[in-house]
Amino acid sequence: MTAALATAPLALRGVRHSYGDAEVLHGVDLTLDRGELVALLGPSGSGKTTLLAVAGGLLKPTAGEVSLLGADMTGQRLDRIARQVAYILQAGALIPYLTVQENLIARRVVTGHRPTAADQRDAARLLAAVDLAGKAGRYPDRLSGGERQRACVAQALYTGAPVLLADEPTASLDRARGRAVMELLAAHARDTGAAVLVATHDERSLDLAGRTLAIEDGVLTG
Ligand SMILES: Nc1ncnc2c1ncn2[C@@H]1O[C@H](COP(=O)(O)OP(=O)(O)OP(=O)(O)O)[C@@H](O)[C@H]1O
Repeated sequence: MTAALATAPLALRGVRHSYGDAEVLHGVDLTLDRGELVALLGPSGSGKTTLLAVAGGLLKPTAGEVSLLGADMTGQRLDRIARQVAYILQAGALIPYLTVQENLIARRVVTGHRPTAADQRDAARLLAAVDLAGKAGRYPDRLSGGERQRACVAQALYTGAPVLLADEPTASLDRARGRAVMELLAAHARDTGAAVLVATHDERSLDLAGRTLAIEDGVLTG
């Protein structure tokens, strides 16, 4: 294995996943390099969410290997995985009793960090970037679905994790806001060197991805 491959932010080799007897990922090979945004395009039920969950250590593959920054994911401490991987999940992951801005900062607090004035500034800057500056003090249940989705995008970017996995991050957004989110993700990859994998069936912003992969029935086809 070359040094570049050994230290790829994320590499999947021969990854399979079954729910009970039903295999839904049939041997996926995928390497994400630093600073690239890869779009994963596929119809509903093709395995995108499962692939992201396995790639991010949320699900254990039935077979194959997932390596994070050159180290096999199996057996890694959860706090290390939590520092290296940020998720934008379909269901969202906002804590209901914290405001939007507090939700961002909580991501640093769980990794043992004490919040500073600079953290508040970073959080405010990211909320402005997703057009939520005026809603930083709201609780998630007072936001629309699209606003919650944009808060989740800001939360993931805020972590600064070297691997970012996004599941349909533009699903609840109109065309302009969806494109703005994809532009933010692309800029994040370019500016921080993070590897970003975006599952989507929205083909309108694919020009912003460095590569587009297609998945069909649990097989990567291109
Ligand atoms: N928890 C589960 N138990 C059993 N089967 C599941 C489970 N989650 C997903 N599946 C099945 O696995 C296959 C892949 O589902 P997955 O959610 O990964 O697809 P997807 O491409 O993300 O779909 P969508 O675009 O609708 O979110 C589907 O056939 C689905 O029914």
